[in-house]
Amino acid sequence: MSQEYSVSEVAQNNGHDGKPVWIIIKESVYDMTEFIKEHPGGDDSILEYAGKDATKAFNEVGHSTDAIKQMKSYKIGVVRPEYTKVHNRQPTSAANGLSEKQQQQPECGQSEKKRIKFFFCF
Ligand code: HEM
Repeated sequence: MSQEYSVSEVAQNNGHDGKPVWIIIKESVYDMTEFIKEHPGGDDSILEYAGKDATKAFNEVGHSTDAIKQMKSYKIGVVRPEYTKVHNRQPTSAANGLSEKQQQQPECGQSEKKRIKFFFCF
C-alpha cells in the first residue's frame, strides 16, 4: 500500500529553509527535490507549486508520455483519502482556482440520482 500524506504535510515540504520540494499531481505526492535541477521546464515552474497541487499546471503544459512515465520515479505516496472525498472526485481542484460550485458540479450520467441533470448537460 502506498504511503499516505495529509495535505498539510505536503504543504510543509515547500522547499523553504532547505525543506524538500513535494508536489501533488492527481492524488499522488511527488518528491521533486532532486528532479528540479534537471527538469526540462526549469526549476521555477515546479518551485511555484512546491507544497501544493500542481495538477492543472502539469496538464496544461501537455507533458509527453515520456514525462508521464518519468513521474513514477519521483512518486513517494498518495494524498489521504479524506482529501479525495472532500473534493468529490476532483481532489486536485482546490489549489487550482476552481470555485466551490465548480468543484461540486457532478459529471453527466454519473448516477441514477443525477440522471435528471442529463438534459442540462447537452
Ligand atoms: C513529476 C513531475 C514532472 C515531470 C516528471 C516533468 C517532466 C518534464 C519533461 C520530461 C519535460 C520535457 C518535455 C516533455 O517531455 O513533455 C517537461 C517540460 C516542462 N514541464 Fe515538466 N515535469 C513535471 C512537473 C511539472 C510541473 C508541476 C510543471 C508546472 C508548471 C511543469 C512544467 C513544465 C514546463 C513549463 C515544461 C516546458 C515545456 C516546453 O518547453 O514546451 N512540469 N517536464
